[in-house]
Amino acid sequence: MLIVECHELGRRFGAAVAVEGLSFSVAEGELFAFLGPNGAGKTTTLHMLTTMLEPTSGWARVAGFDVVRQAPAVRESIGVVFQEPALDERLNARENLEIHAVLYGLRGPRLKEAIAQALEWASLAEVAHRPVRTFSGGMKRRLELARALMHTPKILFLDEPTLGLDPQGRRHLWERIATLRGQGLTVFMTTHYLQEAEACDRVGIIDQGHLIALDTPAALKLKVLGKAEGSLEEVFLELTGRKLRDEEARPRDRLLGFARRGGEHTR
Ligand SMILES: Nc1ncnc2c1ncn2[C@@H]1O[C@H](COP(=O)(O)OP(=O)(O)OP(=O)(O)O)[C@@H](O)[C@H]1O
Repeated sequence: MLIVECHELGRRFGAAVAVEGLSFSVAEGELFAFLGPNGAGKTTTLHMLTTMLEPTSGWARVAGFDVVRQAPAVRESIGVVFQEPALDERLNARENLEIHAVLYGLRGPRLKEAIAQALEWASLAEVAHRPVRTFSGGMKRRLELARALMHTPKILFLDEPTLGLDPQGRRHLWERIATLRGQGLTVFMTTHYLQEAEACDRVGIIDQGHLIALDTPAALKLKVLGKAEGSLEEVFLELTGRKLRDEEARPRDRLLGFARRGGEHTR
């Protein structure tokens, strides 16, 4: 079954085209990655698929529901972690989870059990009472992920999930993703880490709002480089060019550039 279907999906901001003519699908159970340079349209696409932003052309269905006409049904079927933390910093970890679970209709013993499971999953049971503002970036990310899974979504959307995580945090996250996939969850992520994209079933490369390639990492290498060896980084640079997209890089872009060169940072 196809869990994501897009047809000629597009989004304009005034005269500017952020995404245009996107047509692709994702099968249930896939680990799917969207790769692209800064400003390529990855987040805009994710926002449309998660009902945060209405498309200005084309259509998309997620879990069988239209993202515009059946937005509430889409929201019930998905878990989402965006780039910017969306936790209430004044509340503790348990309270943040509780608000989400109640919004999704969990009550009584099921609510208690879901919170306990989420805290355990995120390795945060011991600090459940601490206000989230005292958490590190990695702890917040784990909490957000655990929260996104509380209502047992069919598909998890992750916007650069490992940005800002240290190697331990990344590893923890990938172990969790592997477990979830074993349970049949579909994962749709955007990433700048080409190494992470290598681990995905299929990779879509988006540039200047257009999907320019979509296949398994092995098939992309064969098609673009003419050989099965080589790295996705070579594929990526071959397809998207080597020029910097923003000559005047914004702080976040500089950070991404740093991370791409193998650097680590803390929030
Ligand atoms: N609200 C908005 N108003 C105007 N332009 C926007 C808006 N949101 C995004 N854009 C533009 O749309 C284009 C795509 O942006 P988007 O954030 O989707 O790219 P991205 O691939 O996620 O980039 P990054 O890797 O930097 O996160 C960019 O040119 C961006 O400036």
